[in-house]
Amino acid sequence: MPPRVVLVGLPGAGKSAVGAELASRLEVAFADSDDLVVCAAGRSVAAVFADDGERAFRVIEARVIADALAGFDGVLALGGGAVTTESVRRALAAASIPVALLTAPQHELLGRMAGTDHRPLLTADPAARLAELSESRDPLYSEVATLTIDTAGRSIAAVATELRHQLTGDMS
Ligand SMILES: Nc1ncnc2c1ncn2[C@@H]1O[C@H](COP(=O)(O)OP(=O)(O)O)[C@@H](O)[C@H]1O
Ligand SMILES: O=C(O)C1=C[C@@H](OP(=O)(O)O)[C@@H](O)[C@H](O)C1
Ligand SMILES: [Mg+2]
Repeated sequence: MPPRVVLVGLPGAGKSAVGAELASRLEVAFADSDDLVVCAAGRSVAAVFADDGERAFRVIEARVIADALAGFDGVLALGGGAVTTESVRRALAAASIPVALLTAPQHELLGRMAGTDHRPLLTADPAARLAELSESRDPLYSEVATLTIDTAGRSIAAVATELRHQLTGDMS
């Protein structure tokens, strides 16, 4: 069985937080591609970027995502840049499963990530960097997404409720 749903979107969109909340409500397992990379590499995401560079990170990321799409049947959150790898986009399309895009205005994404320092692509001038990432990635998110949820001004719980509703029709 493939994942029930895969979450995509820019850093700070809430993929990890909403994914964990949704999995708990659906009483299924939760997995996050960043955690799977950490397991596979035996190092933190930041350490893989620092030691081996982004390209090496993307290779490991694509491999753990391919494995999860084949053998994990819970809720799967992807890292924000996973969709930049063509094989990931193809694997998502081939899986024929719901892919939920979480969106929010850039100022809100930045506010949510303020004070965190574990995203190596956003350490220097995060506002400018996030704008660049949004411009280059938004078409890719649209390409893979089967549904979109605007998270602006909404809590993690509210977004999880909306996503569960969209997936199951359950309004509670
Ligand atoms: N809808 C939301 N409202 C407020 N805070 C949020 C929301 N979604 C996520 N957060 C918070 O923003 C931060 C980044 O969320 P995270 O789930 O790690 O994002 P992502 O995995 O998409 O990068 C976390 O501190 C999380 O608790
Ligand atoms: O946008 C990106 O390229 C990245 C996003 C991060 O995940 P989140 O989107 O969960 O923060 C993590 O995979 C890594 O720092 C690279
Ligand atoms: Mg995350």
